[in-house]
Amino acid sequence: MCIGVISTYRRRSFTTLTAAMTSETTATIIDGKSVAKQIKDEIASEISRMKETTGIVPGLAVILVGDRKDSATYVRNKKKACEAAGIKSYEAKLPEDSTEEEVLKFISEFNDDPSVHGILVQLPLPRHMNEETILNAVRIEKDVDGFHPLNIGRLAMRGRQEPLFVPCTPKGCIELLHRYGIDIKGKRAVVIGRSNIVGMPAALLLQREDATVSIIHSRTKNPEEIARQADIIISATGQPNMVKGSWIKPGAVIIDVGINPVDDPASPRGYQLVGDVCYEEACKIASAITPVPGGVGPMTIAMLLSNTLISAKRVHNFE
Ligand SMILES: Nc1nc(=O)c2c([nH]1)NC[C@@H]1CN(c3ccc(C(=O)N[C@@H](CCC(=O)O)C(=O)O)cc3)C=[N+]21
Repeated sequence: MCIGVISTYRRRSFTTLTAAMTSETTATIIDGKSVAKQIKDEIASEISRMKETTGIVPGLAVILVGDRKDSATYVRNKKKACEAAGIKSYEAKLPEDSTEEEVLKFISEFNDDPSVHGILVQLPLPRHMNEETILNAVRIEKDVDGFHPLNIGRLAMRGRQEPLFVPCTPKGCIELLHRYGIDIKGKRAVVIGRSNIVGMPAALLLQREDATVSIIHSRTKNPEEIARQADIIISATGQPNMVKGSWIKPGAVIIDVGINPVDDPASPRGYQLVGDVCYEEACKIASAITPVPGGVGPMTIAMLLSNTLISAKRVHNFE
């Protein structure tokens, strides 16, 4: 049974679950980890080809402010992935009580450094800093996170200049759908969550892929009813097990972006990672679903490497 199940949903989802169980459907597990590995291998071989013919080494700079444990873990994982792919990583670590000016100084140095092709400012920043000011300072040609307002604005407009980079997590979601041969065109897609870094850009990307898109957020009335119309759900709320089986149309495809730690004294780390979607219920109703961990998370890192390679190729006109 899912953690945090609200009692009014419990009865209904149980009915759905029982019905689905008797028909013995089991969703395809969308293996983000192995797709990410495949993509990382493709990137590594392209980078080695680029190195051989041009001597150019792609570079990614990461700026980490403060000492959040989760941020330190992500940054370490990114660094490892870069090394494995042949990307040189640069790192600036600043204390929690740094000033905005100090962060901006590092950004400016990386902006001017020709061996750095991508700059990532690890989020969230400490509360006393203005995220907008800092993200706006990254040169758009090095904005491998795709968080600069100009890149996001270009994503929202069609028939104009294309964004230089697409945000990694939403890009990874679409890539998973493509690699599993899941049609998006003309489909009804529902995005749960409207964050600047995942929900909004995911909705824009789905729309660019010719889906009909709705966004559910914290003020949506009857979210369940809207979610149930979806052929494709992308959930990015950060609420563990919020999406119950009763929210899912039989046969829908579920991309679960949530990576939520839930206390679990029995596991070695003291917590367990769960998605936004109640997995045990969903996998009996959906036709395909991403697990957590091992779904969207590894794809985010693969897309970061991909964006860094795109940037290096663009600077040096390498095809
Ligand atoms: N500027 C910026 N860009 C980001 O892309 C960014 C960020 N800030 N801040 C934090 C979030 C979070 N994030 C993750 C990436 C990979 C996994 C990942 O690979 N997770 C593994 C699980 C790892 C584990 O077991 O702990 C998985 O889902 O399988 C998770 C989280 C990137 N973020």
